[in-house]
Amino acid sequence: MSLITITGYPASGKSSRARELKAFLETKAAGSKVVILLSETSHSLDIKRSAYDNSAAEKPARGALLTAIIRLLSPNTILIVDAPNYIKGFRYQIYCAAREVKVRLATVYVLTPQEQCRAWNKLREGDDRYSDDTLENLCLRYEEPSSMVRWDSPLFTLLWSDEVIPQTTLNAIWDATEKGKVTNPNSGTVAVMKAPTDALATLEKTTLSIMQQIMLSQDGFGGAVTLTLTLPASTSSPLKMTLPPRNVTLPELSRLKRQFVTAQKKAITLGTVERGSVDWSEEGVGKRFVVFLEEQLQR
Ligand SMILES: Nc1ncnc2c1ncn2[C@@H]1O[C@H](COP(=O)(O)OP(=O)(O)OP(=O)(O)O)[C@@H](O)[C@H]1O
Repeated sequence: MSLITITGYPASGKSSRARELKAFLETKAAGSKVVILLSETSHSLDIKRSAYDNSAAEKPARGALLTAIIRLLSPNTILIVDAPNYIKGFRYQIYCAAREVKVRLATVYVLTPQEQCRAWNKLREGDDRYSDDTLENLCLRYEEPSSMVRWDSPLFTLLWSDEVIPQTTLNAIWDATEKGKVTNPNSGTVAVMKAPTDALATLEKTTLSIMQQIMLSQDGFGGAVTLTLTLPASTSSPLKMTLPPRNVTLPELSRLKRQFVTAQKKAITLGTVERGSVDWSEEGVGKRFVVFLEEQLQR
């Protein structure tokens, strides 16, 4: 049982490479394994390019994809997941889900220059095409895989300029799916966070405090400003945050706080966050919230 996660920029040629890989793996497996190609429009999924136009539509799409992955993982199967998979955290979720059922993993990075992706996307028609804004946005937000982190490893990079996938790479991918290390689930992924009560309380307290300090700093005139935030516990170091050159409203901040808290809570209750890999201290939560706010408020 193995799972290959394809990732790359929008319209980078992921599906084309995924099909090529599937054909190779099927020949190699010679009937001993079923090779399944899960795309965003197969296996009852209907994820349109427009799902990436905004994060509200994107979230359920990712959820549906993850559910389909989990459903399709089975013995004697090589599952190829052909989707953008551009968020590090999402690839990590796939890794955790696969590890639960002791699957061999590999990540295939289709590396194509953005210029080329734009050109290929322009040739598309109708629903098949990403809007220019969405494509640019996705390229900007794309989080490159890294062979240094366990959830992207082993990592195989396919160059757009290669007419076909090099034989050595194909063989290496086959070896990874057949003989690669099977990572056992460990307590980190099996168990829900050890101290969820503490984590939840810290989450609420820290985000609320940051939100209040931002509101108090608003002078009514706008203008980018760097803010020094102090956290409730005196032992935590102050955090720096850059505000956008405009006034930030309370409803906007409340909405972002809610979004952040919901996502973090989910990570705790689903147990998808590996114990020890995330800093649930006040400072850790504060830093993540500041990064999230800076990113969202710049949009
Ligand atoms: N090597 C190539 N040479 C010429 N055209 C290509 C090549 N690879 C992909 N294309 C074209 O680029 C477009 C995008 O390819 P493809 O659908 O494989 O990309 P994708 O990354 O799966 O896209 P999406 O992000 O929308 O899922 C297609 O129209 C395809 O025909």
